Parts: sequence; structure tokens; C-alpha cells
Amino acid sequence: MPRTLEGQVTMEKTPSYFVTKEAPMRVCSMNCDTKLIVVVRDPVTRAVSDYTQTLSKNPGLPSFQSLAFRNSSGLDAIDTSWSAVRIGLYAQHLESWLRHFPLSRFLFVSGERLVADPAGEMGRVQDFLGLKRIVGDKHFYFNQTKGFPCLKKPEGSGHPRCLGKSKGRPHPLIPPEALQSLRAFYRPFNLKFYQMSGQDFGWD
Ligand SMILES: Nc1ncnc2c1ncn2[C@@H]1O[C@H](COP(=O)(O)OS(=O)(=O)O)[C@@H](OP(=O)(O)O)[C@H]1O
Repeated sequence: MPRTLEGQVTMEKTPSYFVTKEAPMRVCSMNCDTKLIVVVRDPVTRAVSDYTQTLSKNPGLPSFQSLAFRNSSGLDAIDTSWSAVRIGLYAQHLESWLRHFPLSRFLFVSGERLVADPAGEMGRVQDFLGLKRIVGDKHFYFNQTKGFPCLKKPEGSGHPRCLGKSKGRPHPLIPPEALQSLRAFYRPFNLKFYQMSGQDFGWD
């Protein structure tokens, strides 16, 4: 980590830290005052998004259902050893972080609101980091082709910029009963996460 000078904010983005057992202790031993921003989305959609990403690299991948459920004939036993499922157990991951950091060190950003209201969610991020609210509504527009918000004018460029092709890809169709089982499985973990974070993300 580079030395942070007066007036600078050093940021590091590694999605897997949130779900890595050793990460909370290591980050705390580096600097326990670190502010932590976690973007979370509905774990069911997250699992499908994760599967979509792997499928794009490996088109021969077995079906979502055969990876998410232990017994392909029944949709009751969820395979929590599959990372796409395990990562969505936010309450469990947060528990290990809270052994090292107080809740006040965290900002939970809603992945859904980040799409519906990027400026609002970015406002929360700027407040949390103690920054002046510079990024706001005027910086975003909704790109109909992409189906997502994009930046009107990124710094150093006069052209609008959307996120790359690997962000916001269409998801494959998953049988509704598989999604329903997964939704039921996550419900208690989601409720626990709402309690722990003090925020209701509305994933029902
Ligand atoms: N503005 C904008 N444009 C495009 N995509 C957006 C945007 N905001 C949020 N998203 C959602 O970000 C999802 C991909 O983010 P990831 O978490 O996979 O990114 S990362 O790989 O961890 O960096 C990606 O998930 P998928 O839709 O499954 O591709 C998007 O839904």
C-alpha cells in the first residue's frame, strides 16, 4: 500500500476480501481505522451473475441447477461449497469482519440502488469518506443500449463512458423453481444481514 499523503485518500478494490477468512485480520493489522465499503446485491441475482461470468469463460459449464443443488433431482439441498452460492452468505462474512472492525467502519452500498440511483448511492460514499459531494446527478445518464447508467464525462475524457462488456450482461434463463429454492435458502441469512448491518436491502 503506498504511503498516503495529507489530503489524499488511498483506495483498494478487491471484491474477494469480503469473503476471505484471513482478510479482516490482515487489513486490521495494517490499519484498523481503514474504512470499508461493501457493495451487496440480492444474493440470488449475484449467484446467477457469478455463474454468467464463469459461463462466459467456460461455455461447457454444467447448468446452474446442477452446481447450486447437491442432488440434481431435488431442489432442497443447496451446495454452499459452490462459491457462487457461498459468497452470498453476507451475514457469515460480515461476522468475521466484525471481530476486527466496528460496524461504524463499514458502508454497505446497495447494488440495486447503484443502478437505479447511482448519484444517490455515490452521495453516500462521498459522505462516508468525508469528501465534498462532487459526483452527483449531472455526472450520470441512463444509456438505453447498455440498459445501465453510464458516466457523461469521465475525468480526462470528453466522451461518455459505460462500464465494459462484462458488466451488465444478460443472464441465462434459470428455472423459476430453482431460483425460488435459492431465495428461500437465503432468506434467514438476508434477515440476519439486515439486522447486523442495520439496513434492509429488500431482497424478498
Ligand atoms: N452502471 C453499470 N453498468 C453496468 N453494470 C453495472 C452498473 N452498475 C452496476 N452494475 C452491475 O455490476 C455487475 C458487475 O459487477 P461485479 O461485481 O461483477 O464487478 S467486479 O468484477 O466485482 O468488479 C453487473 O452484474 P451483471 O448484470 O450480472 O453483469 C451489473 O449488474
